[in-house]
Amino acid sequence: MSTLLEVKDVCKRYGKKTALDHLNLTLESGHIVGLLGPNGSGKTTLIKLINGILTPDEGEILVEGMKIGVETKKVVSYLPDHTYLNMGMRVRDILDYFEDFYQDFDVVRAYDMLAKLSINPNDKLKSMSKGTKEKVQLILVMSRRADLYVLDEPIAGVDPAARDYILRTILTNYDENATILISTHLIADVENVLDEVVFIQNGTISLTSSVDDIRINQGKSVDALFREVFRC
Ligand SMILES: Nc1ncnc2c1ncn2[C@@H]1O[C@H](COP(=O)(O)OP(=O)(O)OP(=O)(O)O)[C@@H](O)[C@H]1O
Repeated sequence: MSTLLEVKDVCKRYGKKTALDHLNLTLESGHIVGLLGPNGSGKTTLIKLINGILTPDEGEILVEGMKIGVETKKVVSYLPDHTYLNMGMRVRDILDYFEDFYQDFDVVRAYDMLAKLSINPNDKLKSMSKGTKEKVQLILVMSRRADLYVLDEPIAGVDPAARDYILRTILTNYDENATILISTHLIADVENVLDEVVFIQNGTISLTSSVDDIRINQGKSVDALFREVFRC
């Protein structure tokens, strides 16, 4: 086990609004981690910083000891909260594009996942339902053999049966030395696959814990703890 991600005293402001406030977080390799927090707590902002979409106003972020940039993008596979794909493209062409672009893209794994979810690679994204588009994007992201997967709301738009398949796929396909950081509000759906949880509140980390610790020592599910901590 080694340190994969270090977020050191990071602040991020949008004008006068402070989204992240001296946030610190360290993730080791080999874990599936839930990034959980109420609306507006800073999850997407943190994820964008880890992926170099935004830059911090203060502090620094390191992946495998490297500052965020071209080299870290080679080892981080990112599912954004909004699609960046060209809706006019066929899935097959997007797979070709990913294979050219990412050295770690496993095209066989991608076609296998498409087949299991009955998605036709000849279809164009724009002809697909919202949930199917989301499945395609997740397949693209999980078909890279990355060290860190950062998934922003990966299962929000898919039906419960597909959620189970997708979570099983994540579990069975990912390398045990990799780490997955998943931001989601669907805690009950994902908590069985999580090793650890990170609670974020008002732009700072309010709790980091193993899921076993919450279950055994506190005697409750992560979902129940979340509802208690963030009761409105
Ligand atoms: N582009 C922006 N301009 C101004 N404020 C922003 C912008 N993006 C986010 N914010 C603010 O920063 C804070 C954190 O937002 P962020 O999207 O990171 O939260 P989140 O935890 O991902 O929320 P949600 O669960 O609703 O997706 C919020 O107060 C939000 O209003």
